[in-house]
Parts: sequence; C-alpha cells; structure tokens
Amino acid sequence: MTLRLISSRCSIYTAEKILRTRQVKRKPLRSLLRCRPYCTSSSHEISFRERLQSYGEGSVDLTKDETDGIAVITLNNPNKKNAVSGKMMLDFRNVVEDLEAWDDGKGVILTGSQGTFCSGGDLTTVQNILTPEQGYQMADFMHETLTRLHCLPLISMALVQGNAIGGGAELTTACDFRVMTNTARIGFVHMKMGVLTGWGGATRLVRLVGRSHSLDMLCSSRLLSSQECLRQGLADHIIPIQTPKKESVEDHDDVMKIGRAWLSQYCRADRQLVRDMKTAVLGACELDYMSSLERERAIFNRTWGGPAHKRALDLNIKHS
Ligand SMILES: CC[C@H](C(=O)O)C(=O)SCCNC(=O)CCNC(=O)[C@H](O)C(C)(C)COP(=O)(O)OP(=O)(O)OC[C@H]1O[C@@H](n2cnc3c(N)ncnc32)[C@H](O)[C@@H]1OP(=O)(O)O
Repeated sequence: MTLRLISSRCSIYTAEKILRTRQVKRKPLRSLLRCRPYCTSSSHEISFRERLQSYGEGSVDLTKDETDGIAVITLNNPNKKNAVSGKMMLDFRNVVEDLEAWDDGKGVILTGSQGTFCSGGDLTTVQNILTPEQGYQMADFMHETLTRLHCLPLISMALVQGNAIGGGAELTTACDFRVMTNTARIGFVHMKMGVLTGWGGATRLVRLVGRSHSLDMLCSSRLLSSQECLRQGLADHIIPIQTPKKESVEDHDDVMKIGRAWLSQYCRADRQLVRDMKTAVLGACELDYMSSLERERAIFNRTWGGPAHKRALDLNIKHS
C-alpha cells in the first residue's frame, strides 16, 4: 500500500529505496509506521505544503544542458546566503521530480548563487514551524526530497563556494561528489543551534567518512576548511581560487566552468552506461551484498552486446 502510494510519485526503484530508508534496521514496515509519531495523511501533507509555500522567499532553479547531459540546480536566496525557505523546499522537490523524468541526463551539479553555497534552513521559516509536529513534517519532506536526489541515475556533485552551513552541509552529503573551492567551508553547526541534523545529514555523513570522523564533525560544530574536508574524505577535489580575498560573484562563472569540467570526466561514456553504472554503485552502497549482485547482473545484461559494447570491440582499443 505504502509502496504504491510512493511509487505513484516516483520510479519503483526510487520508491523501494525510500521505503528501505524508512525501514529502520529492516524492521517490518508495520512496526516502522508505529514509530512515526505524527499522522502524515495526504490532507496533513497538503496543508503543510501550503504552510511551506507561504514562506516564499528565494527559489531553487534548474537548467538542463541537453548537449553534455549535465543539469545545474541553483539555490537562489542571495540576501540570506541561500538559506532554504519553505517555498524553496517545495521548489527543490519539483526540481528533483523534473530530473527523475529527464531520461537524457548524465550528471547534475548542486550549487548556490552569488559565490556561496547555502546557510541552512531559513531562520524565518524555522521560527514559524517550531512545533514538534511541524519539525517532523519538514524533516520527513526533506528526507524524501534528498533521498530521491541521492538515488537519481545521474552522477551528482555539490559545488561548494563560500559556506555550506547546517542544512547546507547536509545537502552536500546527498551528492556523489563534493568539490570545494580552497576558501570554502562546510559546517555541521546543528548542535550549536540546539538541534540535530533535520535533513538526514548524519546518516549520509557516517556512510561517507565513518563513525569517529562524523562524531567529530557533528559534535564539534566547527567549520571545516576545504583542506580538512579533503583529508577526512568529505571533499573529493579542491578548486584553487586565485584571489586571496573573499570569493566574489565574478569568480562564480569560472568556478562553475572548472567544476563542470571536473564532473564531465565521469560523464564521457554513453548516456545509458553512465546512468547504469551510477545505479549499480548506488545499489552496492544501499542494498545487501546478494541483492546488489543481482541488480548488477541485471544491469550488466542490458549493456552486454549492446551498441556501445559492439562499437568498442570494433575499435580494437589498447588501454595505454
Ligand atoms: C535542519 C537544518 C537546520 C535548521 O533549519 O534548523 C539548520 O540549517 S541549522 C543552521 C542554520 N543556519 C545558521 O545558523 C546560519 C547563520 N548564519 C551565519 O552563520 C552567517 O550568516 C554565514 C556564516 C552563513 C554567512 O556569514 P557572512 O558574514 O558571509 O554573511 P552575513 O552573516 O552578513 O549574512 C548575510 C545575511 O544573510 C542572513 N542569513 C544568513 N544565514 C541565514 C539563515 N540561515 N536564515 C536566515 N537568514 C540568514 C544574515 O542574517 C544576514 O542578514 P542581514 O539582514 O544582512 O543581517
């Protein structure tokens, strides 16, 4: 029943993943539903969405380049360092749904406008949804959006300039790669703000950097330099910025060009191959060993003897 409800809004594969995410330690679904403290019936969800919409600053914008198959999601609320308002949470969901339907895509870049990434939840929106029930609904909504982003068959990269703070730091963990400029910082400042990670960041961070590094990053609330992020395995690449002063808006285009080129190195193969390889890797991260092998076999079988395979064989390639 729940699977059907979710799958009316997204692919079966994504729906399976969302359910799996919700099944804490493989508990039966029924016991998980008993754990959910608040009713999330569709009427509750609609009124919560209306509430989010009323906190209407900023936008989350999507551009899709059909030539190279790379899309860009831009968090756009520059007066508040791209803090995510209620409306932007809704925009974000629409953007992810759009990407789920984009069959021609290979990669996606998540970035912020005007030389900075994101300063977390918009504190005005936060002030207006402070009841435990509203907090739960907001977390549930963002968990689903970010799980669906994480599960896209596109190779995803967070391009971090300036600061990724609180929820902004959590957003970076929903991507496959994190590329930072040398002056950028990531800070899981939640505990300093008296709250836990509301957008699923702790769960994903532990999978990225392990238990002790995660506890260090989460419980210290400190801002991590790009060099530290690289050392700890949170960042994958650093883009050097020439100017020693603060990053400016003018840098943004250059940084985007370099970031895009960095992601493109993984998007050179045929569109379907890129998507299939991402799906296989995702399965290996999220499924048990045997299920992942089964999925990998099925995906492999789609490529074997296909046009890309035959073309490569005809070329008699030497891998020097
Ligand atoms: C589940 C997610 C979780 C939650 O929602 O509870 C979180 O995200 S917790 C973290 C919440 N975010 C913060 O606490 C960030 C607070 N902001 C800062 O620390 C700084 O503004 C910083 C480091 C992001 C940027 O510093 P900088 O010196 O470059 O800029 P300003 O401080 O002058 O900021 C400019 C302007 O933006 C406003 N601003 C910044 N962040 C937010 C925000 N999250 N919500 C609303 N408004 C924000 C800031 O107040 C300034 O406004 P102004 O009117 O010009 O004073």
